[in-house]
Amino acid sequence: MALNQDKLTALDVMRDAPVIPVIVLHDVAHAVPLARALVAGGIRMLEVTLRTPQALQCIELIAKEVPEAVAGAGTIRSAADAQASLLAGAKFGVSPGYTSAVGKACRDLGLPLLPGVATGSEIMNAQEDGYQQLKFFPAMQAGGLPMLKAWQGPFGDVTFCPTGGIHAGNAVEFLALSNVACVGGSWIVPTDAIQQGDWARIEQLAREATQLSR
Ligand SMILES: O=C(O)C(=O)C[C@H](O)[C@H](O)COP(=O)(O)O
Repeated sequence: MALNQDKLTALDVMRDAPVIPVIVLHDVAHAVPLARALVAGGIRMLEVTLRTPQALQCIELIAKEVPEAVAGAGTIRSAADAQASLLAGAKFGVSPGYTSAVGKACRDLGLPLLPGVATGSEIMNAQEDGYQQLKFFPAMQAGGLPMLKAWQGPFGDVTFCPTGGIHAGNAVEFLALSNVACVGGSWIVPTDAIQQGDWARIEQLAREATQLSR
């Protein structure tokens, strides 16, 4: 599907593929080949976490050199993170939790955001600020499938991207829920494969992830 990266919405990010890879990059040299491998495997919405000092440079490189990919920034914890991510070329953001400061900053910047939530109060805060597409983090640790099922009642208008403890073996159960549009996970971008430059393995893991039914 053709994408206008400058008019992207959080729902576009969630619907593009069943899995959003949660990427941790320690070496800028890995950014472009990793992004190319994921795109070759059919996954183009890429969450590069701001957990390493190299992350922003990696986002910048992916945005410039892999136009078929959509570089996003994960681990957005402040307005400054959102601003820096946008400047680096990120087209969307993902946060591990939610504050109104982050929500408002992303809205002002025009950066689509998937805010992280783990409780009903956090969902209500995010909804008050206009966010209906949310990341459920850490999904397994914070209640997993039963929690998402419980939220279908009071929060039937919210769509979730559960992340944290999801893998090839349990992703389908999450994707089958009516309030789940996609899942997030690091399993398709294993640390050892990145360190070894085993891009073929990552391409294969991505391809398998695109086959997950939802
Ligand atoms: O860094 C962030 O901003 C996060 O929110 C954390 C990640 O989403 C999870 O660490 C992914 O969980 P796993 O797939 O179990 O590895």
